[in-house]
Amino acid sequence: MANQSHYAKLPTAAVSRRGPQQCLSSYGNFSNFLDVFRLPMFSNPRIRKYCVKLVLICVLCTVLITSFCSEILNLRNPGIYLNRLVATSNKRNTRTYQLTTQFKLDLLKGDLTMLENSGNAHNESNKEERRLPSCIIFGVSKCGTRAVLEYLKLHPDIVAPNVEINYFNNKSLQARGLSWYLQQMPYSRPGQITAEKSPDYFQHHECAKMIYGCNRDTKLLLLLRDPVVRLVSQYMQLVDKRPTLPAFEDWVINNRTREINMDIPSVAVSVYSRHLSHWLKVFPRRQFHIIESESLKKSPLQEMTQVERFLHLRPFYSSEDFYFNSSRGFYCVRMRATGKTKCMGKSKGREHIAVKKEVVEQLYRFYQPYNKELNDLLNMKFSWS
Ligand SMILES: Nc1ncnc2c1ncn2[C@@H]1O[C@H](COP(=O)(O)OS(=O)(=O)O)[C@@H](OP(=O)(O)O)[C@H]1O
Repeated sequence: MANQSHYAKLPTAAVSRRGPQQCLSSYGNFSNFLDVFRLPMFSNPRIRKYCVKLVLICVLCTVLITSFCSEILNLRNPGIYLNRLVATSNKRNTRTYQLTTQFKLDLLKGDLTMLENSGNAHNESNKEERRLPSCIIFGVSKCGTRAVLEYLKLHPDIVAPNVEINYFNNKSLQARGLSWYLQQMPYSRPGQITAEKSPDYFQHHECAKMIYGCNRDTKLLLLLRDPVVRLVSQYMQLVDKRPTLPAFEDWVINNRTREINMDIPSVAVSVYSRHLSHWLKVFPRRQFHIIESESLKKSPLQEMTQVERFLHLRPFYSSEDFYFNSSRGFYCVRMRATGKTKCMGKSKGREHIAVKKEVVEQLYRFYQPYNKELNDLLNMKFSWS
């Protein structure tokens, strides 16, 4: 009876079609959501108004809470925060640049603590697993860095990824976190050293701090080549990819001043002392081993024996590991286990163009003071300095 009087006010069409009991069950199941508004309480305009307000407030609160939570999650994801921070600094405004460098260092520390807590950071565990590099070939491009990596990989106590990771000079890779970097490393046994080669780290000075932050004991291998020959080598690589590049002489000389154009990044890379001085502010000299490219080309065994000593590896290299490939003009390697031989790919050993004599002389004059600076920095003398 009570039910009947309750539903007596429902629209006659609804009652006549299904009857009160059917209506009740359909409200209960909300099979037709709009039927809810046929409840008697909604016939009161004030209640309807309050309900509409309530719904609007609920929607607003949901939107606010969702965006607040996603903001918190984003802030907790350092990668997203870092990208946002970097995106806000269109130009390399010094303050923002310093801020991001500092921020990246903080991120790195956080990541490292996480990896250390999970026992994955360095070479302490007894298991075969991925380990962060403790040796980095950080430069210089076109100086034989691939050759050294291939020679290093012959040693049973060295493992290394085959590709350049370029983690410390790439913001978007850093945003993936140190664990991403770790995933790029091959598995190693206890006692093996993980090495990495990314020669572009050299001219990206903040890499020094980042690598130090990651492992302050990192051993650094640096290859240096006659700066002018290195520049020509880099030009050959660039022109291979971009045949429209100007002729070498027009590329390196500023059209207006007729001076060597330092704004060309490849020209600046060969100013070794300027870059190395930054690295020497971060790492002590004893953690660097310098290899002269020309000497590596002539006597790989001698150079690799020195690398072996520098890395405190057990003596391994012998003359049977290297053989001179006269058609390539380089020493290639012979794998002991299989006897198979391996030479560098076609992108190494491109024929160099003949540069105009006066431009070559101008380039040597240009690099000369920097070469002197380099000798003083390292207390070394190079065949071309
Ligand atoms: N065995 C050996 N010893 C010394 N040097 C060698 C060796 N093999 C190759 N090369 C020279 O390395 C030059 C390429 O250097 P990189 O491997 O550092 O290039 S890259 O930056 O990775 O592209 C490359 O320079 P170019 O000849 O100008 O192409 C090679 O001359």
